[in-house]
Formats: sequence, C-alpha cells, structure tokens
Amino acid sequence: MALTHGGNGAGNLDKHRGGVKREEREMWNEKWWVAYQGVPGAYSELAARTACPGCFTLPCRTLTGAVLAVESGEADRAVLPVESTMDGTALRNYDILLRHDVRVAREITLFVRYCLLALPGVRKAGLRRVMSHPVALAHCGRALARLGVDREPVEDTAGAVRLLSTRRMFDAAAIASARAGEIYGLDVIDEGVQDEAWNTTRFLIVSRDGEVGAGARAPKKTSMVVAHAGDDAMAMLRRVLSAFASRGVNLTKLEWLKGRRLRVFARVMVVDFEGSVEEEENVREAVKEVEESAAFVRVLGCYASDRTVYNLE
Ligand SMILES: O=C(O)C(=O)Cc1ccccc1
Repeated sequence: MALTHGGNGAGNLDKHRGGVKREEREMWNEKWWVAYQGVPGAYSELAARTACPGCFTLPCRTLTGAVLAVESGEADRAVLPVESTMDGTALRNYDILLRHDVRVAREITLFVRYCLLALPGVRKAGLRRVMSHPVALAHCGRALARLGVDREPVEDTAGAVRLLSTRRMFDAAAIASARAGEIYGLDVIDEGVQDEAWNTTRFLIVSRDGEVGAGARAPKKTSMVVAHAGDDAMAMLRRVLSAFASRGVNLTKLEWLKGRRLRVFARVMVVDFEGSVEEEENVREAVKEVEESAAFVRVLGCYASDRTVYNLE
C-alpha cells in the first residue's frame, strides 16, 4: 500500500486491523506497521525489518509522508536515516522530526554495501547512466567516475531498481541493495562500490509515544534539539557542554544545524547524550540548565542505546 505525501489513509489500515484500538493491538501483540520512504528493498525498509522483525512495512513517497503516517495512527513506527559515516548528519531529516509530533523510540545502524545492479545480460561497458538515491550516488563517486556514466538521482535506491526493471532500460544500472535486485529481477554486476569500505548509516525509529516495552532495561540515550536566539555560538556551546560535563553526562553527538532553521532562531544544534531524562535525575538537571539559557529545547526521545552495526548482505 503506497501512501502519498500528506495522505491520511487511516481508514485503509483500519480495514486490516478490524478497527481494533491501539492498546488492544499491543495486548494481542499484533505486528507493527513501520512506515519508510521508498519502495520494498530500500535501505530504510531493510532497517525497519532488522529493527522490528516480522513487521509489516508501509512504503511512502516521502519521509514526511512516513512521519505523517505515524502521527495519524496509520503506522506504528517510521524509519528515518539521520547520519552516515561517509557524509555525516542528514540535517534536513531533523527538520522533519521537529515539525511533527513524534518521539524517537529506537536507533539502528546498518552496514551499507552498495551493489551495482542491471538487467540480465547488461555489461558495465554498455552503461550510459546510473540511477539511485542522491546520497548513494555521492557515496559511490569514484566507481561512477571510472564508469564514465551520467548520474540520475531518484527518490530511493530500490525505486531506481524498480524503474530500470519496469522500463527495461538496457543502458542503465542502479545502485542499491542486493535485496532490491532480487525483488525486481536485476543482476548484481558489481558490489561494494562505495568509495569507502566502511560505510554505515544510522536510522532513528519514531513512534507517537517513544519506546514501548522492548529494550526497557538497556542503557538509554536521549536526543535533543536546542535553539538559541543570539548569534554567540561559543557562549551557547559552552553552556551546553558545561551543563552536561558538570554532571558527568557523556555526549555522543553535538552538531549545529546549518541554515536558519526553526525560522526565528539564529543557532540550532542536535545533542545526543547517554542516559534518560525520564529516569535519571542528573540528566534531568542538565537538560533543565540548558533550558534556562536556551530559547527553545525539544527532547526528541529517550531510547535504548544500540551500538551494534547490523549486517545485511
Ligand atoms: O534510498 C534508500 O534506499 C533509503 O532508504 C535512503 C538511504 C540511501 C542511502 C543510504 C541509506 C539510506
């Protein structure tokens, strides 16, 4: 079932669920619906299946559509890629989290090994263009330069594979997962085509209420966005660092969101730290201290810390 951007198909899913309320579904341990941007075989879908084995996945045209599906109750979870080892944080995806009423429930990191996929019989020498998600094209710049092909960005990696397959494009290849090749009947003509051998992507899994049940006893971490009205970035940085350092709370990420985000605020940063505002007093105090000097603070969620790098292929 495809969900278009802004669509609210809650009625559709109610048909699958027999109109049963959320609490009752949880009691019966009914499988979750996890929304993601792309089509089956996209890395985000593989992340959803790895994080929530046996879940139903809900393909969406855009990331905003996936988050809206959670907000509207159509899906239980949505998956968002937020950073990769090769090019850092996908800052625009944090904007999406800020604009919607969802909480981070989990993190999952996947090892991403890109394949070059083409219709059976196609050889590298015959390729004129390669299609994929813009991030995947950027991660494979050297291989693409060697091939001397045009780069054609599309909405997701598996979408490129499906397009190639349905349009029978014999002069094109796609960069995507081997799983996408299996689903749409393309052959792997090369693999591990990313510029750096070590390439992982971290995804956040969001829900309406944050984490429910799973991993409740694992060490926690918290993601937070802080905005400051003035232009003094150093002063803001010092205050945030001191609030956490003075209470012995470890930061796992601190990054400025570039551009004028949240409209009115001059400076906005993402801060991830160990511990939970819900469960630990020193963490709560650190956040309170940041709140006292910041113009805006939003805790995106407290969730089980997961440092595992999951292997797909
Ligand atoms: O296009 C996909 O398959 C996605 O899920 C987005 C993406 C693209 C490249 C690396 C990780 C996630």
